Amino acid sequence: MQLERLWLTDFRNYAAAELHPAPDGLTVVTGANGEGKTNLLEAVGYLATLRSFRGAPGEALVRAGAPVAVVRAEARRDGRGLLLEAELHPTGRDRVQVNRQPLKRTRDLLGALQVTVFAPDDLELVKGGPAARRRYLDDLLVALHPRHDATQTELDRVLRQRNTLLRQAGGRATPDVVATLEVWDAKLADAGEKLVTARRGLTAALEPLVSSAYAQVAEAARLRGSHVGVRLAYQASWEGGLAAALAAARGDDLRRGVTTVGPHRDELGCWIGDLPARTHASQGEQRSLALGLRLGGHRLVAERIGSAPVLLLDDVFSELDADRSAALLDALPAGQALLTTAGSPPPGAEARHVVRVEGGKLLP
Ligand SMILES: Nc1ncnc2c1ncn2[C@@H]1O[C@H](COP(=O)(O)OP(=O)(O)OP(=O)(O)O)[C@@H](O)[C@H]1O
Repeated sequence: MQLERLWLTDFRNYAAAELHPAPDGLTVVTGANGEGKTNLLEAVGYLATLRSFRGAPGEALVRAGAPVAVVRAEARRDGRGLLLEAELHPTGRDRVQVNRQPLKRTRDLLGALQVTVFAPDDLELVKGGPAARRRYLDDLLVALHPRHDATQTELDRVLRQRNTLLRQAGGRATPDVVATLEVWDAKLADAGEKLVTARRGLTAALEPLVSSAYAQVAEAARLRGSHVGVRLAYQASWEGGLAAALAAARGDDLRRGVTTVGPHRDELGCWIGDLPARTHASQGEQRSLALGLRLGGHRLVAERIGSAPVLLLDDVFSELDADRSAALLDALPAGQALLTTAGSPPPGAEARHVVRVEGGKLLP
């Protein structure tokens, strides 16, 4: 997969810009803090996932004072040229086109361009709460099968409605409340079972890839026990069927005013050797595992879809010591990568294609 050209109009701090990344290997995007380096990667990420990888709301992506932002890219996939275009409106009514054909639903753009993002806060994948790890799995599922986006959206919608009903019921299981809950529970169980089956399958497929990527990074960083395997396990918040679990938890849910079981409460457990990584691993091990999770996910998507996603490396080297930077550069799969850095490029990346950013402008 290749990004050949990118055009931005009124996106973040870019009034108008055009980027020609190197067709293969690294493009290094340099510039001082706050000049627009991450914004550039965010725009590429937006075309791939229809969201900001920093979790910013859509309206923040439109240049202040502008009515609409446009992100357009020429990409190549399996030898086929694609012209992708997204119009972002602060009201959220985005419009997307592929090869100048408007798509009925914005989500139909998913899968046309694939990216793997490495960001400074990836450490949260290991150190943070379960939500970051669920997001990690769900993003990979959408990259592998874009239809999962619809399942995830449906699940979020049903969950919001169910929680609103639980709050409004004030703990009382009136016949009306019970009848409505039954409708939501059937929908939640249906979407939830689908998602969890997919997450379990993904976890099993990821484990060997994450384990070997971890070993590679940990060994280069000269961590003791780098050969110790990584174990991943999907831990559901219930046992048996989700419909039965929701019925069993109904009294509790009504009392608390919130849905206490379901995929939104599940966890992706990560162990290095026999020890849980979140609570027992050293900072160096946690950083290596975060890189291992990203690299493992990238390799799985590349293997399954038959072409490597474009790598977006946002300021990752500033967080890594020299050994781990070198390990990451070594471990990076062949293919196209865009890397931002406020300092000098990491050793090994200096001589590549370099683009300078200043105040939302790309300098020649
Ligand atoms: N919607 C917007 N309209 C105009 N400017 C914006 C908008 N959103 C962000 N900016 C500006 O973009 C700049 C931040 O850009 P970005 O995050 O890409 O910086 P960076 O070069 O990656 O910096 P750092 O090295 O500090 O991470 C800030 O100056 C911010 O004010």
